[in-house]
Formats: sequence, C-alpha cells, structure tokens
Amino acid sequence: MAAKQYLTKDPVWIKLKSFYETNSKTLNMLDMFKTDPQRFDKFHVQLNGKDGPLLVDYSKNLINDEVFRLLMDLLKSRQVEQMRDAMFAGEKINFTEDRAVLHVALRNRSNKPISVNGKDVMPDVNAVLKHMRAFTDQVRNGAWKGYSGKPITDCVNIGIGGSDLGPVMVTEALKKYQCGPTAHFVSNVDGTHMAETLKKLNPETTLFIIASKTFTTQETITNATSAKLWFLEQAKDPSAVAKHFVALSTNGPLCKEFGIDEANMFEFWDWVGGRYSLWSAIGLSIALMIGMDNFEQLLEGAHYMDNHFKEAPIAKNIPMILAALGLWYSNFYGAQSYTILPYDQYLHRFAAYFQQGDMESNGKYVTRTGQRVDYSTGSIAWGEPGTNGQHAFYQLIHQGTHLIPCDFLVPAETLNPIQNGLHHQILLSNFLAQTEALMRGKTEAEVEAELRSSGMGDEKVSLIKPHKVFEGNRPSNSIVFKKLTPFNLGMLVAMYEMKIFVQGIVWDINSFDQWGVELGKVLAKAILPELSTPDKISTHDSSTNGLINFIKGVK
Ligand SMILES: O=P(O)(O)OC[C@H]1O[C@H](O)[C@H](O)[C@@H](O)[C@@H]1O
Repeated sequence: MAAKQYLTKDPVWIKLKSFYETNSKTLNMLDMFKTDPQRFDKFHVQLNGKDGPLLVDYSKNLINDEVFRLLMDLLKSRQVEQMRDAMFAGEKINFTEDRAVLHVALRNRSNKPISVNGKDVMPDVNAVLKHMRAFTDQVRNGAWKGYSGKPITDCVNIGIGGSDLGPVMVTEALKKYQCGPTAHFVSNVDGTHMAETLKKLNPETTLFIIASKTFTTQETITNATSAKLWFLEQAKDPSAVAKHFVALSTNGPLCKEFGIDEANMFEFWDWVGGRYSLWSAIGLSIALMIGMDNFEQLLEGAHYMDNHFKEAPIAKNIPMILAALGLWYSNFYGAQSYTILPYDQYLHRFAAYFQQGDMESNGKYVTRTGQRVDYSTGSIAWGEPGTNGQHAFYQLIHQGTHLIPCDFLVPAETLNPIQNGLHHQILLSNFLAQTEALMRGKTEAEVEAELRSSGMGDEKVSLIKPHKVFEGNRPSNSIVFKKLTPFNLGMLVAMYEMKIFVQGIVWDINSFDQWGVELGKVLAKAILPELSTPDKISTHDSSTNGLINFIKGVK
C-alpha cells in the first residue's frame, strides 16, 4: 500500500476545508430540496435483503453534489478500500496487538476460505458453530438436565464489555423470538448486580455462562466465583458444576483452572475483538434464548451487509456513506457527538452497545505511525429509543447550541400491532415529524403569525418570539427496515461496525486495540489492598488519599 499523506495535508481534505469555510453557512437543506427535485433519489440507498428492504435516506444532510463527491474522494484518497480488503484477507491490521481483525469470518456464510498465518480459519469457526448448535439444542429441548434432573429454564451470562453488551443488546432486541431459556446478565462487579439476579433464580435450573475473551478480567472472575459459591451452597456436590457452568473464551488453560469441563468450553480466537465478538461463541446466550437457527440468521444478515460493504462502489456503499457524513460533521462542523435513535423499543440497548463499539474503537489520539493527531477522532455515541428521547433530550438537539447529527432507526412494521397497529402508526408519525422538524425548523415569521393569531399583543409577541423560533437545518439519517428480525438486526449491527471501521481508517488510527482502558485497571489493583489495611493511606495525591481515608473512616 502506498504511503499516505498526513490527513490534514491531504489535498482532498484541504478542498473539503475550503468548501466548508466558503459555503457551509449557505448550505440550506430546505432550499436544496426545493431546487433539486431529485435530491431524495440521489441521496438514498436501498438494499433488498432476505427479510425485506432496507432504506437509508441521507438526503436530510448538509451536503450538496460537490460535498458528496469530495467526501467520496476523501475515502478513496485515504485508501479505505485497500484497508477493507486487507481486513477481509486476514492481514494483521491490528498491528499493536499483532492480530488480524476477522469478525467477518465468524459470519462468513459463503464458507470461502479466510487465512490467518496461512491457515484457513473457517473449519474452526464451523466446528464451534456446530458445538453451539448441539449444546443449545440439548438445553432447549430439555435433554440437558441440571444436577437434580430438571431442565434448564434460565441462563446467566457473566461477562463485561464486549463479553456482555452484544448479547444483552441482541437478546433484548430479539426477545420476540425466544424459544429457549431466559437470558440474564451480570456484568458489574458491584455485588448488587449478582445478588439481585440470583434472587430470581433456582440453582437446579440455572446455567451459568462465563464469558471472557482473556479469562483474566477481574469483574468477571469475581462474579463467576460468587456464582459458583452460591451454586455449591445448594448443590453441595462439586461434580454438579459441570452441568451448570460453561465458558466462552480464547484462554483454555484458565477456564480449566477455574473448573470448567473441557467439553463445556466454547472457543474463539485472538482475531476476534471483544467489541466485535457477539458473532462468536460469546453469542451463546443469544443462541440459547432464540435458538441456533435464529442465531445463524443473525450471522446471515451481517454477512449480507459485509458483502455489500465489500462490493458496492463507494458512492452507493451504506457504511462508507454514513462514515463520510459523520466525518463531515465531526471534522469540519466540529460536532462532538451523534445520536442513535431507534424507534423500536426492542432496540433499547442498541445505542449503549455502540458506545463501546464506536468509542472504544475510535477514541484514540495517536495515528498508526505514532503521531498526535491535530484533528478530532472518535465521535461520542449516545441515544435512547423514540419517543422517550423526544420527551427528554430532543430539546437540546432542536434548539441547543451543539450540532448533533441524528440516526433514526425505524422498522416499517411492528412485531406488536396492538390496537390494530395504532401504536406503531403513532410511533412512525413521530419519527417522520422529528426528521422534518429538525430540517425545517420554524421561522420568525411563522412564530409571529402563530402568536398574533392567538390574539397576543406587540410587547408579548416580541418577548416570546425568539424562544419559539427553531433554526432548523439540522441533519439526520433515516434508516428504515421492514421489521426487526434476526437477519435485519445482523445487517444493522454490521452496518455500524463497518461505518466505524471506515472512520478509523480515515483518521489513521488503530480501531482494534484498547490500551486506554488499562491504566485504571492497574491502579485499581494497587488500591485494593490499601482498602483493607487499618493504616491511613498517604501514597497517592492528597485527593486520592483523602478519598480512601474517608471511605475507610465511614465504614
Ligand atoms: O472478554 P474479556 O477478556 O473479559 O474482556 C472484557 C472487556 O474488558 C476490557 O476492559 C476491554 O476494554 C473490552 O474490550 C473487553 O470487551
């Protein structure tokens, strides 16, 4: 691959900057819709997946033909396509950990060989899927029995970060497809999380899934140990553990050391990043709850998006376009965050999931060659389902001082058409109204006419008017899919994963390591013994000492 210029020295970047400086104040979406009847046709992409169409409408953005062309040129100039191909080919693009980045292999339903270090990984991937199928089928059909001979009714996934967020998000999103045990999740080392979860469970019918890529994560090992103690308190016999504890990990020896039967270990590999691992054995709780056929549908949907990402030309490529729009706002307009707003209650953990997906991937200030960037990276991702968000934080999006681009995620059909679908019609009308309101705003003249028609006098009108004006011209993407199915969810998750990948390449950072979470872990280990000594602590700064001594004093 040819060496790249530093991002802000790239001629396309410079052109975008100058375009922004000259034209950004006059780029008005409403005007552009008026003057260009083709705008929607031009600025949307539709895919036709197995479970119905996906429409990505990006016409309500602060772009015209020229910006769009320049943004696409930027992706070309930053060699996004070459890096994408390198990832799919199993090259070790995660160079700080000397690892390939191959979550795409986990959902490579074509089964075409993908090699790491000259070895095709697909046979191993397929063997674990087969193991997951055999195990989840047995648990779901009751053939797998607990120590007292009863079938499993509940499973508890004990993991954190990438070993928790994906399964939580997906089991919530696909609750409607449940045909196996109910999935529970314990992630926080706060004993409350474990205690409150165990309260609801019967050890005879509960399966614990210890999910940890490294099997060294303090929170997970502590929680797993507590679960085992709770279980043994009632089961008494240590040989019963094999029927109630399984592990998902890349670290066989440590699983064994913990006492997990080798037959109950589900393997994955170092080329699966934690935050991209829901497609691996880490998805076992998903497969247990919705069945392996549905889990494989999730993989199919992601594979469908992977193929689109690999094959569609840049200007018709959904992850590329979404990434480019995000860069436009983040690097030129100075937007620090964006929202993910699912108009689907089942997707209520979707934004939380992509907080790790995006911020742990792209929250880096050093380029791949070790320079400190002089541009912003890593957008802050946040959001809540609509319409709840409307009654909470949309005020700031509409009338606040920050530019916050919004992604609306919407199923055209609901899985719960109560009152003859009335709820969904109301939900849809709210989504449509929000994107329109963000763009259109409300002019002074409109506000004035409204106030006057209510009989308000001059003085009151001038007092109230500025507060009711909306500047408008605020951007959004509308991502509409037929309905929430395992396939469509897989497609949407892969879409964001690839968007994040593209942004990382343009920013020239390594989106696949996470050194930034290490320091806190190390310091916590040093502090832990200090909390149990009777001595006054004086080894830190006065704030940290003061806090430790206060906590010890009040206990
Ligand atoms: O799966 P584990 O090895 O237990 O790791 C769990 C999580 O811990 C770390 O702190 C990382 O920041 C995450 O990327 C990871 O997903």
